[in-house]
Amino acid sequence: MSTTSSPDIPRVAAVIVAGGSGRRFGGPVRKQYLSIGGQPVLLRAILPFLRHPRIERVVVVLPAEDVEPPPAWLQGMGIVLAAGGAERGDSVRAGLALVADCDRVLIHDGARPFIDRDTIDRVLEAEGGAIAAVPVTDTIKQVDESGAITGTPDRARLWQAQTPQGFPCAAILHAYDRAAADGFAATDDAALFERYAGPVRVVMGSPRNLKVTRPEDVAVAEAIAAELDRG
Ligand SMILES: Nc1ccn([C@@H]2O[C@H](COP(=O)(O)OP(=O)(O)OP(=O)(O)O)[C@@H](O)[C@H]2O)c(=O)n1
Ligand SMILES: C[C@](O)(CO)[C@H](O)COP(=O)(O)O
Repeated sequence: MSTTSSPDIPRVAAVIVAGGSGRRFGGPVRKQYLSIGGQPVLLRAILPFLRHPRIERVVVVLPAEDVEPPPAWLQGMGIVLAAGGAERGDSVRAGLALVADCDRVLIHDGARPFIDRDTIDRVLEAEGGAIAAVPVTDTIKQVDESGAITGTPDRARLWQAQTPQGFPCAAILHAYDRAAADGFAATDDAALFERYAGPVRVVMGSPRNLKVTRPEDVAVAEAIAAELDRG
């Protein structure tokens, strides 16, 4: 992270959340540590931020039991470690506490190993709240508890949220504080920002920006890694 600090250049940080237990993934190895194409998922997710010239601090949030000592391959990389919490939002908040002095923060899932520089740039350069997302390609159905279809939203207006999700630091911290006070939680950071801080826009993400969630995702991840590592 070789960044030039200047009063008129926004200070940018990244918070990579990898504090989850991977219930849907299962198996003996936490999915964020799983080797894909010879590299841990989390290392692949971290490196593009660590190598970005505009990002001056990278905070990685791990399961509390993995912080001291962290996995050997995480040591000596110049990253700041934090202990995660019970839910994703708790882990995000733990990471945000370590970037309060920055101007903009990009929050990224450690389970998304194939984040590309162009997507990071789009989220970083946006004003205000901005998230990586892709237009949905399947028709989405709204269903009730019995599985009966209750609606078919207009697909033209539907995008699938990814990460990174970027925000002004002070505003996202405020949103998380307000959400904690209200007992409000959501599955992504943008939902809190929309509710407590202001509008969020989508910027184009990538179909390769897969979140490793279930065992079936491994074969897809291996294929993407093979394609990307071939260069
Ligand atoms: N308490 C948590 C829960 C999730 N995450 C992180 O948030 C990202 C997206 O979460 P998800 O894919 O749901 O991971 P898990 O919560 O580990 O998976 P599951 O829901 O299947 O348990 C992952 O990088 C995960 O490590 C986190 O830092 N802290
Ligand atoms: C933040 C996110 O990756 C956007 O799609 C997603 O909401 C995370 O969900 P998870 O259940 O915590 O994996």
